[in-house]
Amino acid sequence: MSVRTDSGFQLLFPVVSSKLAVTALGIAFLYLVLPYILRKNLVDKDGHPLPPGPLFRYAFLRKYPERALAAWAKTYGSLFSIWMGSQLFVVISDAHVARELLVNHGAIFSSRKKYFMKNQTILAGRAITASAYDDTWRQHRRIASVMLTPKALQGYAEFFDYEAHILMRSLYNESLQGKLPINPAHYAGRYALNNMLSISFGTRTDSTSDPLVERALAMAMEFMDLTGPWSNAVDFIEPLQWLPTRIRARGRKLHDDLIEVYGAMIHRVKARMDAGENVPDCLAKTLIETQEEEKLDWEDLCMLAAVFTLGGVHSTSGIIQWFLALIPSHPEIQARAHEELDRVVGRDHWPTAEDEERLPYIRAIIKEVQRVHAPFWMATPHCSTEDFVYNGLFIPKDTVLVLNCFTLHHNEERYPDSFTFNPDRYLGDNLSCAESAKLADVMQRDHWTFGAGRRICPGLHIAERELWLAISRLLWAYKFEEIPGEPICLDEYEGLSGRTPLPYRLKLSARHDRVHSILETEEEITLAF
Ligand code: HEM
Repeated sequence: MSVRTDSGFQLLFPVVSSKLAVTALGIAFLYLVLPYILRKNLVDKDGHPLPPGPLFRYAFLRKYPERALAAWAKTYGSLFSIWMGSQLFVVISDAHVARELLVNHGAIFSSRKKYFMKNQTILAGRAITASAYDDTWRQHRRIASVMLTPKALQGYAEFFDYEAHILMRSLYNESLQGKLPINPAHYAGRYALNNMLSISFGTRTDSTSDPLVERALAMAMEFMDLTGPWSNAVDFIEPLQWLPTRIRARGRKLHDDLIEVYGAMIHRVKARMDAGENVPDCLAKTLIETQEEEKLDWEDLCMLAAVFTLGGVHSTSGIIQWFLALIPSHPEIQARAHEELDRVVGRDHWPTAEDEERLPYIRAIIKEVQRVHAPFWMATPHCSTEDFVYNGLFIPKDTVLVLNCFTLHHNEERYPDSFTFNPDRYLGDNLSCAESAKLADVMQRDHWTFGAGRRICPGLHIAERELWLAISRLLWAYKFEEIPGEPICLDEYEGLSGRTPLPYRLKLSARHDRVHSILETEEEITLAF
């Protein structure tokens, strides 16, 4: 047997082959991996490019995405694009562009992306907000909207009034008449929850310790945490959707919990109707009565009945909590509000819905809180259903459009000194949010807190009334102060789609003697359920 000794070739060959292999691997890597890292610069058939944007693709953006959006808007302008995995996003940071795309071209920009977490797993394509722009969405929005019109609101007026009374009283009693510091989150949450329970099921929780308060608020918070428009990698990296990840399990659990809790409530309403009881008008009753005619399945019923408590609790209560977080550090604004209330309403009764027109400064405070602390900095993203070219920029079909409310709300031209909490900027604005959203001059719109176009929040009339009753009465009844050594954080927040402040405590004190006697005029009631 002959043994080959090392020749020049043999010595050379491994070197050449490993170099070749490295080069080949490098080319393959660049070819296969770079497209997943770098942005894809699509153009349409006429050569129109995408709106400009960052070079890299992102897997997802988790905490405080509005900060990244504000920085990109400065670099790339009022319409820019970002890739998240394989999904293209176009971000709108200018009022005129928002009007042009979301309102004037609403027929193209009113759908929703089928997010794996929110739309497919938790809401199963239902609950209005998760439906594409199609007949199901039209049908579900029509059915639910009947409960949310200004006319319908008249039917709940007394109820909302009562819940605002209970909110004032709980804060007073639970803080031992102002002797103890109080975290208002639970009470503001219960106020908004009870209002939504009354519209949805004709019921309420009858004490702050009712287990349903804890459970419903936790489900609504879980929803806010799981449904950020770009906080879940699983929404943008498809293979993750097939794996039994923790996040997927959380989404499925929330779906099941919603069916369990709100499904049981529908059953109870139905049982009462079957027993011939006089069930108050509510969404669940309408759904049961029209289920056959409207061809609604069980999941449709549960998700529609759940949507008000998902969309209308942490949003409204969040604004009340932001108001209470802000107001202790603005004693001059409190003093002006107290002066207006004493002068216009007096101390014998507290403000009602009818007093709103006569209290412009209180109205201005509420609008300013909504501007500075909108709960949804990115509204709820819309999705395009056709290719579109705007000002020479290509927006392909299936692009997700994000309304960059944070940047819109800090436009110095519209809101000078925009980072200052200054209700004066709204003095002279006598329009409701719904009226303001329809203004021909979009730069005069109060704010973008309720979104825009055909998907604009259908609950805005209801939310405005709830905010008015709560905030005007809080100001009428109490003075609010920070607790020494416990500064209230206004920069950070909880929730990835809807934001509420980090937990804080504050001190309240009754402003005058009438507060105590008025609070005592109502007792908690239990509604038959
Ligand atoms: C201050 C409180 C509230 C805020 C800030 C708020 C904000 C929003 C926003 C930003 C949207 C998305 C709009 C868009 O896609 O352009 C929305 C949608 C929605 N809101 Fe509200 N909302 C509030 C209260 C409520 C209430 C009280 C209800 C129900 C009674 C409600 C029900 C809904 C529903 C069903 C949708 C989905 C609409 C659709 O996709 O067609 N919201 N809301």
